[in-house]
Amino acid sequence: LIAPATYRAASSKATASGAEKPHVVFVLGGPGSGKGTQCERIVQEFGFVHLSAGDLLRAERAKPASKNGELIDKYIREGKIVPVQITCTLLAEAMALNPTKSFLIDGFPRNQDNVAGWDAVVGPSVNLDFVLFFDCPEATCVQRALQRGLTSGRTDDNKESLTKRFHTYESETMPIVNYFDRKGLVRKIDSTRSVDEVFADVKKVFAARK
Ligand SMILES: Nc1ncnc2c1ncn2[C@@H]1O[C@H](COP(=O)(O)OP(=O)(O)OP(=O)(O)O)[C@@H](O)[C@H]1O
Ligand SMILES: O=c1ccn([C@@H]2O[C@H](COP(=O)(O)O)[C@@H](O)[C@H]2O)c(=O)[nH]1
Ligand SMILES: [Mg+2]
Repeated sequence: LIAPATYRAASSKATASGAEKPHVVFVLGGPGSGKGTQCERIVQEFGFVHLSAGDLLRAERAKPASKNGELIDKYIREGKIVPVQITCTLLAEAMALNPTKSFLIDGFPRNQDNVAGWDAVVGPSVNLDFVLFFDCPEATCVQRALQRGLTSGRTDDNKESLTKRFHTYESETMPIVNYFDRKGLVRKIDSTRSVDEVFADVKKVFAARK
């Protein structure tokens, strides 16, 4: 895995010259729960770099020369979780562009394979502050994502893909949220409310950071 090694090298260089290890916040929640919307606000207020794993995969899929484009396309339509080597490489490449910054990693890690891959290659080079978890029931998530689908052009903002995505979220991602919760790392936020109300709670969580 070249990109994670590149990121580790860039990060080690930064820390060797006195910089602290980069801070990371994982942002999890169901499809359409409002992760991307809240991340944009956090960036404006707290200066993190926002990396959406889904956005990185969609950008990779759009490259005509990508050897993983077809696989990514199939997995996204099916609401399945792409193998961690691919996602972690894209994340590490993006992180290497800003080795001293703090990152909001949106929509990752989504399953046990993601956690293991991250822990093996990137985890030791960063400080994981906490996991921001947007709690939102399926009906609200689906309604929001279907509404977004009217203009997003996303191949997975349709009823069929959303049913699969929500199933994957409940069966594979919720166990990861629970795993981090047992470590005392989860900051849970009710994201059924308005964007402003949700962000008011998000701000309290970030303000409480040391
Ligand atoms: N609190 C909210 N109330 C109403 N609509 C919202 C709220 N937060 C986000 N939305 C809208 O819901 C849709 C999904 O939001 P967003 O893209 O932020 O979700 P997401 O969690 O990143 O979804 P995905 O996992 O599918 O990328 C968007 O159209 C967004 O404008
Ligand atoms: O770590 C990840 C993140 C995303 N995926 C795939 O992309 C889609 C869309 O993700 P969003 O976070 O909703 O943008 C998701 O359903 C997965 O198919 C992934 O495999 N791994
Ligand atoms: Mg999103």
